[in-house]
Amino acid sequence: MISFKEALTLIAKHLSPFPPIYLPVWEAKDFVLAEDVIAKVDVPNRDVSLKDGFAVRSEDISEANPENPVVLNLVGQVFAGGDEDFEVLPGTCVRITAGAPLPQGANAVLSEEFSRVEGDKILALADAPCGLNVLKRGEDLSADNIILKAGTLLSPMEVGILAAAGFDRVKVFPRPKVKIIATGDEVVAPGKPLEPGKLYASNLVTLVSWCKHFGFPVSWALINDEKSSLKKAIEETFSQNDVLITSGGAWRGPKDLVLKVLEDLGWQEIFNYVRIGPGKAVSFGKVDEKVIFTLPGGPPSNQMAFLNLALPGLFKLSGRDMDPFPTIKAFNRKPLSGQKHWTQFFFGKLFKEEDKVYFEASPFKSRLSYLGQAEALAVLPEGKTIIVAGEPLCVRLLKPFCSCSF
Ligand SMILES: Nc1nc2c(c(=O)[nH]1)N[C@H]1C(S)=C(S)[C@@H](COP(=O)(O)OP(=O)(O)OC[C@H]3O[C@@H](n4cnc5c(N)ncnc54)[C@H](O)[C@@H]3O)O[C@H]1N2
Ligand code: MOO
Repeated sequence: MISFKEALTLIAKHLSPFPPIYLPVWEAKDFVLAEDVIAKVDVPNRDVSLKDGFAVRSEDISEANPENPVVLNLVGQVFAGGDEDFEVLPGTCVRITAGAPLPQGANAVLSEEFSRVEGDKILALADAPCGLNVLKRGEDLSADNIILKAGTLLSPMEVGILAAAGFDRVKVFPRPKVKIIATGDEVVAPGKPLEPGKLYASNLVTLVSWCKHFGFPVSWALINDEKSSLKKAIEETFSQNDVLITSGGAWRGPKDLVLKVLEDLGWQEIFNYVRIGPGKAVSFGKVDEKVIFTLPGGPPSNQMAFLNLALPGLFKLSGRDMDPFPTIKAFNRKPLSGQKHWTQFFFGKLFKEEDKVYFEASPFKSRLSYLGQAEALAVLPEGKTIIVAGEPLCVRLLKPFCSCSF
């Protein structure tokens, strides 16, 4: 069995993003840019006003103040998006709105708060140094300059910037298409009757939901412990998807068929079982270019193997940083212990007390109810056997959590 670190290294080594695609900017949020982006246009593409007020020649009103206002002749008005063409000559001004192009001759904008209008004249009550309230052409984004680097994960703000810079589509890494197959004669799809000894496919619903949460196209199937059905389902998966994730049937029992079927299909096993708890019965491999993660069936193992190995793999395939969750500093509340040569993961809850955040691990005995309450994930790394109460931890947030104490 390999270590958690070795497993992550192998995932990083064997997976790389698929060839880039073009997406409309409208759809590109949460995708990763596949190339540096160079602005196509200047923003703004003329010198524009930042305020509603009057376009002036700065030198005309350099002495203006409320006691000694300077009178200017108002010769017209320009609006954002308009194409009026005025010239500001000495002693004149033009009414202007925010975003409107600065008329010829003007070099500053006097905010309307510092003026009084009297018929076709205005009284300037303050000076307006050259350049005041003016955004110069290309001062925000400049054509031919790199505005976003390859590898940027696009936020709503960044896709807006791409649109501003002249793009209606953008080159990004595609997200892999994922199929999740849950196995087990005892596992029943939600909505079906539940006979004694059976259970609903909670893992499957959770896995599909994580995939949706991170925007991966995902589909699923529930297959009984029968070799030919499983083989058929896996073959079908490869014809239409990039990644197969199986859930359950990953141990070595007579009904644990997943690895047997993959072996029949001639898979390239990259690792089989990892020194992590829970979740050790996790494997990773490929059939040609198709990527496969097999996850153990027990709910805590299933989640930990998915969140710590399969999900980072899906992120790597999408060109994203391999850690899907933000981290915060928290102090450990109850001692966490584990074995020296294993990496132990803990789901837990967070508490805010005064200016500190505390992490308290969930006991695993009652499994699903604790999974449902988990807010964060903590790690006891290999080589360390205990994290004492009060010790600081870096925990990964599974749900939004505000750590501010004010
Ligand atoms: N000799 C040993 N046997 C087992 C060990 C061990 O260390 N030594 N580990 C156990 C643990 S822990 C787990 S986890 C499993 C992993 O193997 P499998 O993947 O073959 O597990 P399954 O038998 O398929 O399922 C285990 C458990 O989870 C339930 N289950 C399965 N699928 C779902 C689903 N979609 N939704 C909800 N629950 C599911 C299943 O009914 C079982 O109760 O190996 C153990 N054996
Ligand atoms: O490792 Mo498992 O999920 O049955 O406890």
